[in-house]
Amino acid sequence: LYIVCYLGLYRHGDRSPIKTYPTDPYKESDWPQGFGQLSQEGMKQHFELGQFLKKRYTGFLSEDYDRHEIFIRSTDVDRTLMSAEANLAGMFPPNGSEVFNPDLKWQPIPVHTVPAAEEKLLSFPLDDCPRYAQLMNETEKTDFFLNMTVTYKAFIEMVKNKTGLKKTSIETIWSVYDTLFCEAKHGMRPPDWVTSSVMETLKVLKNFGFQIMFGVYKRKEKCRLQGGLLLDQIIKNLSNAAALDSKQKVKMIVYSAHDTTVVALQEALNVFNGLQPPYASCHLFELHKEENGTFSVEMFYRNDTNVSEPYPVSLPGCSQRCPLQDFVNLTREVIPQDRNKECQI
Ligand SMILES: CCCNC(=O)[C@H](O)[C@@H](O)C(=O)O
Repeated sequence: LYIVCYLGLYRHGDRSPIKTYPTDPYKESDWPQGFGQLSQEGMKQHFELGQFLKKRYTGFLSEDYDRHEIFIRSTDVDRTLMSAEANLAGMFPPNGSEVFNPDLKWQPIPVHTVPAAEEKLLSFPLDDCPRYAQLMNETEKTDFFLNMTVTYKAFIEMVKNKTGLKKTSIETIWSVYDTLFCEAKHGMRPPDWVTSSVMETLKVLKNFGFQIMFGVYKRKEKCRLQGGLLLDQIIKNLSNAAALDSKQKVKMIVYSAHDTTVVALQEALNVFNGLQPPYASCHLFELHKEENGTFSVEMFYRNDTNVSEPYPVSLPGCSQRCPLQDFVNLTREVIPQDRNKECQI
């Protein structure tokens, strides 16, 4: 009974806003590194997550960094590349013969990536799929969506006037909430119109944006065209590790990405809780070998560092410790067989 391999997908750490809104009193120059950059808070969050992962897998992962044991891939975005680097600094401080500079408790560890234009594994939603675009148009005609826009029509109009945004949609509301959230987190006083109830309502609309992205309407088909690609690769990694068993070298695969990546994957697994994944939140897969020689998959979601253990997550229709074959069978419906064909309209 031991863990054959684990796979973790995490969101980057705390960052500066991606952009501001026209009337925002704060500008890009108010941020030390400009827009979209990992903050020192974000670096600390990932350093801590790295320490957590190292401790969790002590006894399965070697104490010292071993390039055969762990593989890290990040999207080609500063904040995710830097998050992975801070994470690895927490996981593998050099000891003994690994120290290359006695004044530095750090060693370089490769973070792999692909150019953003070629990224098909870790960036969602992918914008290369006409059928997905059609599904999103159809989503905007559902009662669920129409009710939300009617319920919040006056609120969205107010936000439009206060922010000076030309057009406001659920999408643009997302970025207003995000900007205000980042500014508040970094001690920047919000304009008077931004009361705590306005922030709460913006948060509801932001989470609504995540819910409809890969769910609410035709979830399975949306997931086949989006997060199913990542889930397919993860299942291939786990099945491959099971086939190799003790000859398996790679013990840990880490993906450093975004909130939408975590949501795309969790919707494909049908375990999304409807809330934006927090900074440095992490979805874990653990492949176990049972006494009887069979393999099973456990999942966990670490979205709250005030709780010492990550939450166990169960694939609907399976036990928390899910036999690998059942895991494969239950997720088959969201794995695309021929995505190019399925994207055509
Ligand atoms: C267009 C802006 C897209 N947003 C991002 O890339 C962010 O990293 C977002 O995904 C996040 O996790 O904060």
